[in-house]
Amino acid sequence: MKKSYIISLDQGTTSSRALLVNQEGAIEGMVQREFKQIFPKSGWVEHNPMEILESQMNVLSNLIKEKGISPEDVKAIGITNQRETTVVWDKNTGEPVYNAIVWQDKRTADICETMKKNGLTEHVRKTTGLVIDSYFSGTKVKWILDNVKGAKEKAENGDLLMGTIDTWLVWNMTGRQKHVTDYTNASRTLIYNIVNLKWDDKLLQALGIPKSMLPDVKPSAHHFGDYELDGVHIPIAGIAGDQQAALFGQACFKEGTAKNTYGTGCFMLMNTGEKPQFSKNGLLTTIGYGLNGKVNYALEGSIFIAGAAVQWLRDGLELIKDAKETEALADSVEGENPVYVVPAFAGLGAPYWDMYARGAVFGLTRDTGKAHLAKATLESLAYQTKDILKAMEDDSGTPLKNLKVDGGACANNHLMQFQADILDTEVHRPEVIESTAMGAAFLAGIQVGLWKQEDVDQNRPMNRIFKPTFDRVKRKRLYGKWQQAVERTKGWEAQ
Ligand SMILES: Nc1ncnc2c1ncn2[C@@H]1O[C@H](COP(=O)(O)OP(=O)(O)O)[C@@H](O)[C@H]1O
Ligand SMILES: O=P(O)(O)OC[C@H](O)CO
Repeated sequence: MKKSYIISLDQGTTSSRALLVNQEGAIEGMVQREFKQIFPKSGWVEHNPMEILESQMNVLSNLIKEKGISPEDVKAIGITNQRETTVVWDKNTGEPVYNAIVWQDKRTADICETMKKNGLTEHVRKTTGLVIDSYFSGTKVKWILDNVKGAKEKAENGDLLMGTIDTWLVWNMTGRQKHVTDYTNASRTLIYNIVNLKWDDKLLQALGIPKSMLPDVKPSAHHFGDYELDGVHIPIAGIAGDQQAALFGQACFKEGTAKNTYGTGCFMLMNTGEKPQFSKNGLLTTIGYGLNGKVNYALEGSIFIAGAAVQWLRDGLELIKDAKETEALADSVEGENPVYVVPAFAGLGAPYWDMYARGAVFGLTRDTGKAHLAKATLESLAYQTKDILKAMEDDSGTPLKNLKVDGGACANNHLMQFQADILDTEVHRPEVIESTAMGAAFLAGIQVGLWKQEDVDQNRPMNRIFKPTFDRVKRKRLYGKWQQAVERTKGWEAQ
């Protein structure tokens, strides 16, 4: 019997991936390619949009070649992407006017300060669900319009388009026909009203962004356009920002269910149902997915640096050759670790929202070695997650039953055990940790009728459940030190 496939394109912060998912929902193949991170100045992070596009198209065609798939057997394409990262391009030439400004980039801190001074904090919170921070797309667009010669005039003439990475990919993949995004990506721009599902005029005006630059916003399962491959039109039928895609891929459909994805950053999302819930504790309100004419909201805790701190051990300090080595190194430390790493390399995200915090290492003594640093780096992912979980439990009023995990760094057993210990909550790791790509595949498959939403929760075998072992006193002591360490990194850049 002929097989049907969905191809999931996962355009992440450090690599582009293409995954082949069969009709049983199993991954049959994956091709991945890393691309260049550009750091022009301290605190600035850029990607070349052309390299993003080429790497994504390259892994797609290599996957098809490698697996010997005929385009007719691909029923749909799902796209998931690093969120907030912003591209502005000329719709006549297709050329970006500037590099993509990445979500981690801090250059727009002063634009954010002006927005705060102009009294927009509460308006932003109530309409977009976000906080004013350089993390989100809106201030990045303003920076490009203000700093690239001729950009403002072109934008006012209607010649420029803006988009998050999904929008950039779809515009190119549909032969420059479709300028679209989905609710989840729009909800990360700082200019989209998540309650009435419209672009927000007041914020567009405050940032000087003409409406003609903006994409149409659609549900996450939707026919966004067609990608033509060897004469076959393949529908692009699912789009979601990567963290929302992981929420969907982990089948967090019930109110109160949550997942945490350990990638470059770490993002915990909890489904809060069909009404937006606003946080008292520095969490974001965001759109989880739009499906079947309804919108589901989520509370989100965003941690900017997680796996990226492990990359820093590898590429910056050259202490390890491979991220995996951190597990054995951390295991080799006997007893409690006196060293704390606060990886505030890109400021601190939730629940602190300090654009001026910078990273620091505490507790060094003469016998500190690389094993302590590796362990402290892994532990920093778990401590940051605890900061978020505390805020989430306080906002939702219910303790989390268990934490569903995924993403590259959740393969690390030392980290997962420490996570369960420091949270005092079970950590559930599924067999397939590619929840992000699976979420996009499911959205696309649901749209073309290959699956139903209930199918997402089928065939999700558990790989391992990590149970907490620390007593209350130990947990409190270790976490207390972490809180002290975080305090000391705050406001560093502004001093
Ligand atoms: N075994 C491991 N232990 C610790 N960190 C890991 C491990 N494997 C991968 N990582 C980290 O996880 C990240 C890769 O995860 P991935 O989900 O592919 O990220 P992204 O989608 O953000 O590019 C990298 O930052 C890497 O340092
Ligand atoms: O590329 P990832 O997986 O680190 O995800 C990045 C996030 O979407 C940023 O908000």
